[in-house]
Order: sequence, then C-alpha cells, then structure tokens
Amino acid sequence: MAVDGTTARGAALALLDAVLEDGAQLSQALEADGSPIAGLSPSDRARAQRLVLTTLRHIEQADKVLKPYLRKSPPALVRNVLRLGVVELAVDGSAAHGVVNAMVDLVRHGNRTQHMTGLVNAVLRKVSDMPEPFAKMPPQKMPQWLRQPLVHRWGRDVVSAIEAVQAQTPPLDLTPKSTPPEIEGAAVLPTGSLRISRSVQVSNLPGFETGDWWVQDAAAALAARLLDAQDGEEVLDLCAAPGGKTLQIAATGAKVTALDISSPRLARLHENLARTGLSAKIITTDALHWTPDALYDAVLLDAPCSATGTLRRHPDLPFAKDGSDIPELVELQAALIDRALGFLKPGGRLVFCTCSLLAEEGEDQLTAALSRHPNLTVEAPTLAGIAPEWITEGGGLRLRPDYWAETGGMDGFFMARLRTPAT
Ligand SMILES: C[S@@+](CC[C@H](N)C(=O)[O-])C[C@H]1O[C@@H](n2cnc3c(N)ncnc32)[C@H](O)[C@@H]1O
Repeated sequence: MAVDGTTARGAALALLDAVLEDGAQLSQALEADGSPIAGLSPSDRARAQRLVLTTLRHIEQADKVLKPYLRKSPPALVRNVLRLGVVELAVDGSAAHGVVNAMVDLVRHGNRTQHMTGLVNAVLRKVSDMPEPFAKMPPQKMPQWLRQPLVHRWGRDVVSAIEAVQAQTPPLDLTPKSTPPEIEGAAVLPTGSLRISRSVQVSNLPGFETGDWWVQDAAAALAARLLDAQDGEEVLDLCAAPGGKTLQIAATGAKVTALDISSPRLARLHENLARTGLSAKIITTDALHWTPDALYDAVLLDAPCSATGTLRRHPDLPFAKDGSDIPELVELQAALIDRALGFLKPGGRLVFCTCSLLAEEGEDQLTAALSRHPNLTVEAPTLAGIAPEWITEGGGLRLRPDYWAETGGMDGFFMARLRTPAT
C-alpha cells in the first residue's frame, strides 16, 4: 500500500493499517526499520501516535457513525482514512475543513484509491455536520474472548467501567527515584507515584536528564513496593526488561541482578540505568535454563502474560491478539514461579505479578502455586495508599483499570508476595 508517509496523518494511517490489516503490535510497527514515523519531526511523531491511539480506542464508534453512509465496504485504506477522519472530528474536535482536505489527500495518494476522493469528501462532510458524532454511544467493548470471563467474574457494570477508562487517553505516571521532584501540574498519588494528566513531551520535563524519575504506571510501581527490597539485600529481578521495577529495586540500595531473555529489551534497561545513575548486574538468558551462583533474599517475577491489563495504554492489543496464546503463557508463568522459588534462600520472598485481568494468569496462578508448594505462605499487602478491597481472598493484590477512574485509572495487575519456610 502506498500512502503519504510524510505527514503525521499519513504516518497514523500507515500505523493503523499495520495494526488493523496486518495484525502488528503498534510498538513493533513504531520501532521497525522504515517505521512510518521515522522521517517525522518529534511533534509530528507525537501527533501521529496520538491520532492512531485515539482511533484504535474508537474504532467501534467510528464504524457505527460511518455505516449509514457506506453502501458497501470500501477498500481497507479508504475505510481506515474514514475512521481516522471521523475520530479527529468527533474526539479531537479538529477543524472540519482541515480534516476533510487532509483525508481526501491521503486517499488521492493511494495507488488504487484515487477514484474514491469524492466518497471520502462527501462522507466526512456529512459527519462534520453532526453536532457530536459519538454522543450517547457506549465506550468500545473489549473483545469477546476477554470480555466474557471478566463479565462472569465482575459483572457488566464493572466491565463497562473498565471500558470507559480504556476509552480515555491515560495520564502519564512517573516513579520518583527518591523525594518526588517539583513538576508543574503533577499530582502525588496515594501510593507515591506522580501523575500528569496534560499532554507533555517526557524528555522536556524537569528531572529527565538527571534521572530523577522514570515513566511507570502507578499500578506497575506497586510490585517492587510489595517486594520491599532492603539496602544491601541480594535481589533477583527475573523477567526484568525494560526495567521499571529493576530501577525501583536498585533505588533502595539492594544489589540487583536483572535477568531477561530479550537483549533488545535489555538494551533499554541499560539506557534507563545510565540515565538514572542506578546500577544492576544484567544477565541475558532464559530463566528456565539458568542456575545462579548463589541464592537470593528476594525475587521479583514479572512474568510474560497476555498484557490485558494494559489496554488503556495499548489499545492495539485487541486487534493484534485473539487470546489463543494464553494457555501457553499460563504454563510458562507456572514454570517460572517454580524456577524462581528455587533461586531463594530459606525464608526468602517471591513477588509474582502479571499485568493481566484474567484470573488464570493471577488469582488462579497463586492458588496453583500454593498447591504445588504447600509450605509457602502468602503475605497480604500492607502498602500505603492501597484500598482494602483491592486485596483478594487469597492474600494477593488485584488492581483494575477502573480503580481511581476519576483521575485516569490504572493498569490492571495481579501481584502476590510468597515466603519460603525459614529452614
Ligand atoms: C512483563 S515483561 C517485564 C517487564 C519488566 N519487569 C518491567 O518492569 O519493565 C516480561 C518479560 O519477560 C521476558 N521473558 C519472557 N520469557 C522469559 C524467559 N523464559 N526467561 C527470561 N525472561 C523472559 C520478556 O522478554 C519480557 O521482557
């Protein structure tokens, strides 16, 4: 497909196409050689990313608005141009004239779509006459493979509340290295993370160069807090990259070993350590086939998972995944838990966590670990800022996107702290 890749909108279209038509993950499309954003200025890059993310959060509504105007389904490129245009008009409130002309231009540049400029022009003009194109429409639904088990567990109201949060642009959360720095407009959350709700360029914020903080969702920041690493302890961060939790553990003064199977992801951990002036020993290997030289006081296992708790930050996931890899992930998580327990000194602690909304990757995984290892104990969380209802019957911490909804929600996570017997 040939599209105009020189503008933010052209790049957004190419990215949308990669996600919706090729099933690519947005992060991969952004980082790929020859990525559509490669030649753009920083502000156009940010604009292209914002546009594609907002569109992915509103595909369902955009298609509903477009349906009455399309007698038959247009080619994918034209459909995606129309979706981009509708979302810009409905959500961003961009000036109609500019949006319509830009979208017509995108279609004009497509090899096989030049003849559809009239259709795009006519449809988008009609949409631009609607006062609020998405008014009274419910937020975009999660895919059935994910929605159904969540409705079964939490009910429709909770699932709708989660979807309402997923429809919004999430705030930027930062974890401070020590004392929270002064950043204009940043709120300090009850758990200690900083939250910025306006649109900002991260590298322009005070404290970026000096590594006073790093970007990390407020829920993600709780796993290392639950581990509660102490100055001088030997701590293993298994599945560590890109390293938000490694940085938190290193900041306590603990001696951290950060292990991950992926060297490209570990390269980002190296960058993060350099920027923050923190240190960790880094090992690139498969945790399932590695044996440490000595045992650890504590292990953090942030296991690979469906990432279904992160849809508000990664709205491309429902389009790139169908849930078919979950049984394999559940098996891998259990194997990693068993392996991690073998790396602990007697009386050591393991925090297991996943950024999944699904019980099989969280609550059920904890139950299964306890039945495989009956002499483990679960230590219920006592962290500042968490609500009692977030603690599960089994002593884990269940975090949901609709918690703190009024200030932008949080990523979905499950985490639990386990202790091995002292002798
Ligand atoms: C949820 S991510 C970790 C995020 C990280 N803890 C952080 O806070 O930035 C899961 C990680 O597990 C790693 N991984 C997957 N299978 C692994 C294995 N067998 N051994 C080691 N790492 C593995 C992936 O490369 C990925 O970086």
